[in-house]
Amino acid sequence: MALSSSNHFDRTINTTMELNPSRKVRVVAKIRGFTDREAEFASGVSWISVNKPNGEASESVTVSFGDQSVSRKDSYEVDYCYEQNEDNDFVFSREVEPLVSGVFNGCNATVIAYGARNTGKTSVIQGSCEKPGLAALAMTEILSVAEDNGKSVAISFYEVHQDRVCDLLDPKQPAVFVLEDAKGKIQLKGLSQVPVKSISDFRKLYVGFDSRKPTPKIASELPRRSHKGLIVHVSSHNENPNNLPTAKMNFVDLAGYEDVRKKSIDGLNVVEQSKINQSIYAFVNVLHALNANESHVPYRESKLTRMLQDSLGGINKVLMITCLNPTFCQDSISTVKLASRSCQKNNKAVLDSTRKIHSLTKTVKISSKKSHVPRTVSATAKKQASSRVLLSQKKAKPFAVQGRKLFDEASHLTPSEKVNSALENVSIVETIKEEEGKPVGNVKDVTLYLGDENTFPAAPGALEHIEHTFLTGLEDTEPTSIVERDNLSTEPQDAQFTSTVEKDVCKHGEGQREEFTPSLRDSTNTMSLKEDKGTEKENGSSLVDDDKSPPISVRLRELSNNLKALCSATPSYLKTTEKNEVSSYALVPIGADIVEPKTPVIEPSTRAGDVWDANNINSPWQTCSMRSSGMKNSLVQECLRILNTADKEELKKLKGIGEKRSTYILELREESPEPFKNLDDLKDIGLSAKQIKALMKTEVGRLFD
Ligand SMILES: Nc1ncnc2c1ncn2[C@@H]1O[C@H](COP(=O)(O)OP(=O)(O)OP(=O)(O)O)[C@@H](O)[C@H]1O
Repeated sequence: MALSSSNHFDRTINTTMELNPSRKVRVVAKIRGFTDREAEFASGVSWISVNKPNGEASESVTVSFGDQSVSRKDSYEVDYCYEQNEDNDFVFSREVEPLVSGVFNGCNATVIAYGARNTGKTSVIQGSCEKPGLAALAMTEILSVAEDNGKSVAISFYEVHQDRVCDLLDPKQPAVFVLEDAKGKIQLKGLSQVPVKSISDFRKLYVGFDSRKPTPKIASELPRRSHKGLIVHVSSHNENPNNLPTAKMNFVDLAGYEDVRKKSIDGLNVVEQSKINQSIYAFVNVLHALNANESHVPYRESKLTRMLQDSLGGINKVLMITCLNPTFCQDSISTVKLASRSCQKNNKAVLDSTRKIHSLTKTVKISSKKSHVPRTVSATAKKQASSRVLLSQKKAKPFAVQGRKLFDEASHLTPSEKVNSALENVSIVETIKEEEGKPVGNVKDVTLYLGDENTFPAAPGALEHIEHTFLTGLEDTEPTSIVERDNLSTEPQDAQFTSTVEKDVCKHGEGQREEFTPSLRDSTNTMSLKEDKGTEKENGSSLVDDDKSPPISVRLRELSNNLKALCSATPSYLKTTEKNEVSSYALVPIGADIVEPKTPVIEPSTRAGDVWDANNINSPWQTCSMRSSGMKNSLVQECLRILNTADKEELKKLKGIGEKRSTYILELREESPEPFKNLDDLKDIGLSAKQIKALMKTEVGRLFD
């Protein structure tokens, strides 16, 4: 297997990172094999299916969970997915071998196994003597190439437990300190480096590390749950300047993600699990920021990312392997959702490749600045976030908070959540028509900006939803008048809704006038509902059928009402006054383990054709009641989903469902893929209304366990 020839270094592989050099992190999934017990239980059928549009050459694949007819929403895109029959050797040859070449060319590499508990992370990275993991396979290769090229190899092996680092190669396991030297280089003070000359040396030190310990008899002696990291240092024997630069390769076996709402299988307390989850979020945030080429990468938010900082950015390559259970595991969905976020293509918003708004007008921008809030809002970035002005002059506070935000990305957000999330980036620019420096009549353009892909991460689909809401507000505007557009440039891309309103310009923005940056406007791709005939002529097409539309002022009023209603639907804890805007970002710090949020779904009964009347929501209790019904609905949907997809053991965790009922549910599911569409359907399995209520109450109660 060892490749010591120069061909090895020249080798190219058709990975996403090579196809798209701006991508620093490749995100793949790996479905582990069945254990004997699982094989028996699941009759050898995995609950995960993978759609590879182009077979092994696919640039991206879709991983779907559960019965397709039931859970189409649980499908996520990753760069590739290795299936049960594809072992570590195969993953190594496709993914890791090219990284080994890079290490000998001075490019650090990091391979991370990440996933829910019990998903095979350790088997993938560490493996066993019989089935070597990726680290051992890479080591064989590294040793061979190092020998041919006069390099020496050493390893460090550490553990990060509750943000404390200790050296696993030193029997005393002293604490390791993560320090930054004067040049900004990370130093791991106290971490030993042990030379390795052969693979058997390596095995003794690393493979089977856990199995060398005596089997614990009580839970408190179980191996503690921690992140484990291996660093393979490759360096020159001598100072020969002709030697290629040397580098290091990291292998990280992250501790398993587990929803803190569940009772941990090994009695790990909530605080401990929360800390593990936080460090996982921090890790994924870093990878996401790297892939999105964000200017700020939040390395400092966890000890592990800080340790790996010099291997993650720049020219270095990262492979994240999301390990998955072949049997039902809700946590796997959560983790793949997060992983998928890091490989989403930029600029998904519908944007125009053919049109630009050519404004000959001078503009007034009411908000003092329009800044782009990074997807991942770090403490520093938060302070830089500028204010935005909403039509109602109220602020909708962002969901852009660490930890929580990771999950906000996911497509599980309800439309109202998406809108709330999107509103964080809505700002208004009013454009006054001018001729020779004087306003023309009282006509002005009001432009609602939705942030670009980079500033608008929390809710894919929110753009479309706001668009829909706007269209609903502008009742007579044909939806077909919205033109789908492609990207125009690499500049920050915004989506823009423009309308013209007859209004007294003097009421707005006096004393706050600022020139709108022409370059921003020029680079802005737009989605316009525009009634500016001059501009339309310029653009060569009309987007709105004027004859059919009611007066624009009426439409804008409706639109304004829609926005007000949406603002008032923003959770109150995310609302704040203008004064404390900065601190509001810190309401949910990275340190808070926020479980997958189920933000309220607004029940259809509270909507009127998707247009909410803000005036009807006039007391906190009404708002609360509206949200509670949304939460209730979310919970019901979640329970129904469990009933439609969970395996027998999971079903039996529901109150009132025992052996017989769970067997019957499985039988029903064989007949129809989704037998439970509403709570009344539970009567089919013999549950009375009272029992159904008790079941739901128990589930609510569990949220507070
Ligand atoms: N390819 C495979 N085929 C069959 N069983 C496997 C495979 N990979 C792992 N397993 C089994 O799955 C179980 C979990 O594996 P492993 O310990 O590697 O998971 P993990 O994700 O590291 O767990 P944890 O979250 O506890 O750290 C083990 O019983 C292991 O033997």
